[in-house]
Amino acid sequence: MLEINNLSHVVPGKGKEPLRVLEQVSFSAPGGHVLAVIGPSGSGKTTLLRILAGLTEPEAGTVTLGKRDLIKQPLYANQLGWVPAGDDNLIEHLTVRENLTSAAMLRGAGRTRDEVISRVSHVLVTVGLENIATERTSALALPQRRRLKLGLALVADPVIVLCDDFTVGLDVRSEREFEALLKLVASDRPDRIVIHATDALANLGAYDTVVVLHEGYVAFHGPARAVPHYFTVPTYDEVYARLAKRPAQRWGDSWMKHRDAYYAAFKLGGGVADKLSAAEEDPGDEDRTIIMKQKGDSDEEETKKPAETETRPIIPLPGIFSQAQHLVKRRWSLLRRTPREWITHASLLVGAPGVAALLLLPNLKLLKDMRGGSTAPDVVWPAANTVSMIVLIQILLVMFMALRLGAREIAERRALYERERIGGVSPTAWLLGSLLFMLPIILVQSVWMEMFLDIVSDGLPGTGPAKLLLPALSGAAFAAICLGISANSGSKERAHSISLTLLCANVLLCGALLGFPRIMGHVVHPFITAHYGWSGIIDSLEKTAYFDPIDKMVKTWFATPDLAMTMLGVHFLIGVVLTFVGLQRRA
Ligand SMILES: Nc1ncnc2c1ncn2[C@@H]1O[C@H](COP(=O)(O)OP(=O)(O)OP(=O)(O)O)[C@@H](O)[C@H]1O
Repeated sequence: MLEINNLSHVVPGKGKEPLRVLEQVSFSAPGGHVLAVIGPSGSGKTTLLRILAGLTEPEAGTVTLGKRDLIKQPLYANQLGWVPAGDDNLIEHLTVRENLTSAAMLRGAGRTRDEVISRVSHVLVTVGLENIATERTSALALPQRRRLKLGLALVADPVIVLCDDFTVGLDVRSEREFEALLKLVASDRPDRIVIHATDALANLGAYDTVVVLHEGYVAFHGPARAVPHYFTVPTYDEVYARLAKRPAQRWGDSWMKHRDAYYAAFKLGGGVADKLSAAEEDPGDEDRTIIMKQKGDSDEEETKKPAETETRPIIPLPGIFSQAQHLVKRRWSLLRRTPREWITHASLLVGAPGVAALLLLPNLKLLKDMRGGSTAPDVVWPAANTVSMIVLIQILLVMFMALRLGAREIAERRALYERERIGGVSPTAWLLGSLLFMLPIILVQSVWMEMFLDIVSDGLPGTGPAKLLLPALSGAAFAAICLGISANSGSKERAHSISLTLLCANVLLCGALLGFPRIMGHVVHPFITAHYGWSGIIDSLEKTAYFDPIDKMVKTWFATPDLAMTMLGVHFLIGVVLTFVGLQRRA
């Protein structure tokens, strides 16, 4: 039995006054029960669901499931089936079955491959998607997407299923089908309780009981067929208009006054919610007085068996590394299936070294003369300038490729992340999964660019470790920073534009600092990722003929390769911490 007692919640209001979202909300629901929480927009339905899910801590009140206090000890992720509002949390490029299999693997719903397959097949049948299991999610119609969303919440066999605005936007026929589907879901496990928060009033008869919320107050709780009677309206559709005629608090007070009589008539509280007697208004009560009259309902209904209290073992979640491993595999398969994405990366892989080579080609003779030992100033100076510029361009191009990888990575999938996080996926696993997906791509891009330029120029000056490692580290550091921006941005467009601005700042400051006094550099350098990649490589040329002219041409200071690597490591860590903080943030 789920029992909610005197639940109140306050949020900061627009003015100085705090906004009371829930006021002394109380009701209960036994196992096997399907309950609708209805109310006009802003009445507190989502807030109530979030409290039940352990996502929001209430100001006061208790929520218990059996003997367990869900405020102090929220449900384990695998005991909760959370069906969020919104349709953007599915993985469009996976099939229906793959979406469910991925959710099952991330939640540990099956130790062996066969167990996962069997669990997924059961869910497919339950939600009625077995005939289109191999369809891509992007091809599904809205009602099918909703069924998939419900299926994703069911893979770990949850005891409580919470659906937020599950039927919004559906036609009346589909709505009716979905309410029947929720009943089926509740019957799939004897102790399961399904709660649907909705403002739709069309098919209330499909629910075992209905809680009517109005501006945070419970205005009614009981079987749907008593709703029109209680509110003295001919149809469900007119309930909200009726609610609006009195202040919410009066509806709340009125319900408190009559609740016990109604519960006695409905046999609520004992776990049975199907016996209804007519209720009539007492003209003597200004608010509303209900006189309960028992109708001759059948004994069969009255003695409906309380739901069983079977409890099944909780499925343990997989460890962070198994989750991260699955996320990386999934991300690679999504990359393969998204032509726009892999074509972009492939084009950059080919195009970026080509752009750098364009600068190099007209100056190849100078580099050849330097290798031949020329010391003529009209060779040494332009050759040194070419090397300095080519290193800078190489670093900036690697950073641009890192930006393409990191900036949208989390912001674009935020809704998916939120759903999976509530389903027990650890933020650390998402962080690791994102990094392990991006870093090999950056490594390949930067090493390939270096090799390509070496081949074109017959060997650029500099030592291998600095030449190979510093561009890769610059890319990794900037990718992590962009990932941090992505995790903290409200949209992918915003994340991309902030990251692009940061890259432009790197370009401008790098260029400007070449001519600025050194003291200025000491203030600004710590913020410029590109500077460390560039200056670490230039410093590694100290023993070559290129170094002196570069040192004289630019007024800035060079970090040693070791310091450059350390600072790029610090930038990488800052990006990782930013990402972690962003992933901890609740939507
Ligand atoms: N974190 C918050 N900060 C400020 N206001 C909030 C917060 N959470 C909820 N509210 C406010 O509390 C009220 C109830 O919100 P809630 O989302 O629970 O209502 P709802 O019944 O689910 O509405 P809808 O059907 O439109 O989703 C609204 O006025 C909402 O703006």
